[in-house]
Amino acid sequence: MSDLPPALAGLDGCPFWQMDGAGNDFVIVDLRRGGELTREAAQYLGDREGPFGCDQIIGLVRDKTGGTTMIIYNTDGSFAGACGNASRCVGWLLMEETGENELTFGSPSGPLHATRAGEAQITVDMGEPKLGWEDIPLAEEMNDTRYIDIKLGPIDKPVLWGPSAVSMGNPHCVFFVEDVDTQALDRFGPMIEHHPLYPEGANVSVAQAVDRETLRVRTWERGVGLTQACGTAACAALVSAVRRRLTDRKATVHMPGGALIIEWDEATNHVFKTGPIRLSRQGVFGD
Ligand SMILES: N[C@H](CCC[C@H](N)C(=O)O)C(=O)O
Repeated sequence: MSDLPPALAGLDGCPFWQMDGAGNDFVIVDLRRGGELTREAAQYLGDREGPFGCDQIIGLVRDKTGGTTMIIYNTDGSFAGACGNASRCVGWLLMEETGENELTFGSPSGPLHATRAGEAQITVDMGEPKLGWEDIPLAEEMNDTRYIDIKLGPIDKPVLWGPSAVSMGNPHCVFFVEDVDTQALDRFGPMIEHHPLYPEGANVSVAQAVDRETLRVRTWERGVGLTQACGTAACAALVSAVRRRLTDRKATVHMPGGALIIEWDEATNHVFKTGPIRLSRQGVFGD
């Protein structure tokens, strides 16, 4: 009989991996042969005071076509529609399993195509950004989501007043500033995360356009808080920077935990994200 804590009872016998992408870390649980990842289990696995600890908890489940799809919990137990860094880790796991060098799997916001991009580097096609106020979503009609009307005192010296709103399958609010290191993101992040203009909440980033091919980004993640990196935020920042004519369509996005290469392809309107993956632990619950 396994000595799993009650919160993990539904995961007895399930394989798991602990991974990160540029420091944004995950517990990934294989539910394709059974098991149940409850909200309580997700919060237990996310607890950094416990034996695991991570930013998101990912479940791998069989979809009705027999393929694999990912479900995404934040550590507060909320579900998310997309997780860029975890999608690279899932892509890598599935390629290691199948021996393929590229493949497609499911996610809450649609199919994702992953490709090996070098030693411990994976590229994921994150699909099209959503720029309409209803798709982000915002609570009121806004014709130009490049500059939305959120006034906030603590943001000092914004490059161009008013943040940008984008969805990469999850809602983002991106403030452009002169220096990302001087922003009290831990203070105003939660204010914007729960701002009435974002009825489903927001991932909040500060972004600094260093040059036409370089961004620096820090993120307060919805349902988590400050993280070392946020893949969808890197995509949202690049898309917003292009819309505001601050960078070219391909740039390196430097985040505290590492760098991602983001390209918003003009021909397909898809956003491609390339970055690192790392496996730090694997096992089977209950072993
Ligand atoms: N906190 C996000 C989900 C995880 C996003 C992030 N870890 C990434 O790599 O994109 C949300 O609630 O939309």
